[in-house]
Amino acid sequence: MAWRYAFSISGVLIPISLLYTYYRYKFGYFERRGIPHIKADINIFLKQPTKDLLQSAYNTFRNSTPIAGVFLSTTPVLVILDLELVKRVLVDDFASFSDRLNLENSSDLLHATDNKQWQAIRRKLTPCFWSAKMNLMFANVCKAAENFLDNSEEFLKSVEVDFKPLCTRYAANALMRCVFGLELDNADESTMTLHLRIKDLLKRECEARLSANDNNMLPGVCCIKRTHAQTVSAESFSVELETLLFAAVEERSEGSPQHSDLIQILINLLAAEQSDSAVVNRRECVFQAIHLVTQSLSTLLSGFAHSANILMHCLNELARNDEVQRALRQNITSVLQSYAQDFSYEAMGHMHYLDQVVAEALRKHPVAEALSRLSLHDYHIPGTALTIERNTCVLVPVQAIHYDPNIYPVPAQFDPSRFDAATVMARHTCAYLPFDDGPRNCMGKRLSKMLIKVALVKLLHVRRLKEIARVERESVNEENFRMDTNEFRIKLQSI
Ligand code: HEM
Repeated sequence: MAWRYAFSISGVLIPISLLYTYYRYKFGYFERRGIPHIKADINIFLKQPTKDLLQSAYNTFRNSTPIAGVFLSTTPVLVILDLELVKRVLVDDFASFSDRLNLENSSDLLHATDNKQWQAIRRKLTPCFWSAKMNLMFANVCKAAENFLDNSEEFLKSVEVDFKPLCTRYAANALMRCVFGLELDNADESTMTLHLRIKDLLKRECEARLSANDNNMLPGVCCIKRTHAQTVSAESFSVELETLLFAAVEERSEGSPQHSDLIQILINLLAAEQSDSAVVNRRECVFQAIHLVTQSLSTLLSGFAHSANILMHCLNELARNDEVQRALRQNITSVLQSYAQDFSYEAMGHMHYLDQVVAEALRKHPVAEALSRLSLHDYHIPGTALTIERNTCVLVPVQAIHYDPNIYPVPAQFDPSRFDAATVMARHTCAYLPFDDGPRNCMGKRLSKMLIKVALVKLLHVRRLKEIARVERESVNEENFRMDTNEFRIKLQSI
């Protein structure tokens, strides 16, 4: 009998002690390497939010060391605290950190870990987002913004407006127009033509993604916010869409007027690439362009969702800060006057205060709490005895940097003057990272800023935004800097 007890006790004790030794060794990772770190505790198993961990590492070690260790679940991760080192990782020594941490099995080529795949697709897509191409897409965005304004009209008599569905719809419209050249708002629903089938397919996917909960955001993959169900459907969705789009673009005969959507820009760029070598095969260009776009669809969809989100934050901040709103309207009106009321891409470029307002909204509400990179080999940190080992995940704590009172005094305050030219010049370039930085920065940066700015100009030119009740705003902000949806309830008035 006694041996039975002894056997069952040791049957429990041995696995426990093995597990204990394993975790002791695992959690001793930073200790063994002499790296300051937040000790692993019970919170690891309770899934402490990443942003709290990063904030805690930032607050504790910011002034004493360039890197600090934290455990995300049981994985040791390095948080970069020194802005010079941030610059090295994202920009100067990019070759040593060119991959992102692949936290899901992404079917989106732009987020695939294979560097060669990423380079190929990035090289082809980047020119589509250059300034000259934005100029082409400007008219598309303006049309979507006019619908946005029309849709908001009915709210003039309302006591308050919930801007979330309005902004979401605007972003979806702009996406349809800018990327696929399709009209979402004015198409005739009664006939199920090819275009309408595409529209229907995209609309469902768009709405699902745009309304997806922000909280499932993973560090460093901010442009892929989606639920599990959406991930499962992604593959078949892309195949179906690719077939439909191919037929739709083939319908555009060669002699027909040039479209100014992303697919058309890509087709033209691919054709120009081919024209040197051989006879241009248009069908091949069309096929390649559509394939590239559908393979990056996840990024495109969530990129537009981010734009809607930042637009909502801008409207909310403007409603709360009457002075800023007045200054912005003044800026818009005076520039439009100097352009004889002709709102063009060029005119928008002269609205400097508008630029500052959007920049400050992106600082206060960064879509990525952190940016992630993977070290491709052992990396010695210059001027220190520290080394980042090969295959270690490093995180740049964007939110903690954007809320550092030494960089941005009174960080919770919405103050666009932080982005006037002289103040920006005086700041470290990596103190502001809403769109990442270096060769892997956000490709849609110009497009998303254009989207947000156009909607603001159209709306503020004719409407005044008034704040409705403050729903537990301060406490929400102090704790996690994210806003409750109630905060997007604003009253709209005629000027
Ligand atoms: C306000 C809106 C947006 C914000 C704040 C934003 C921010 C970002 C950030 C922080 C990253 C880096 C992600 C990471 O580190 O994992 C990123 C990547 C990317 N974004 Fe955006 N984005 C926005 C809108 C868009 C739009 C509209 C598009 C496309 C039209 C877009 C296309 C991309 C692409 C293609 C990448 C991947 C770049 C690469 O890995 O080479 N983004 N974005």
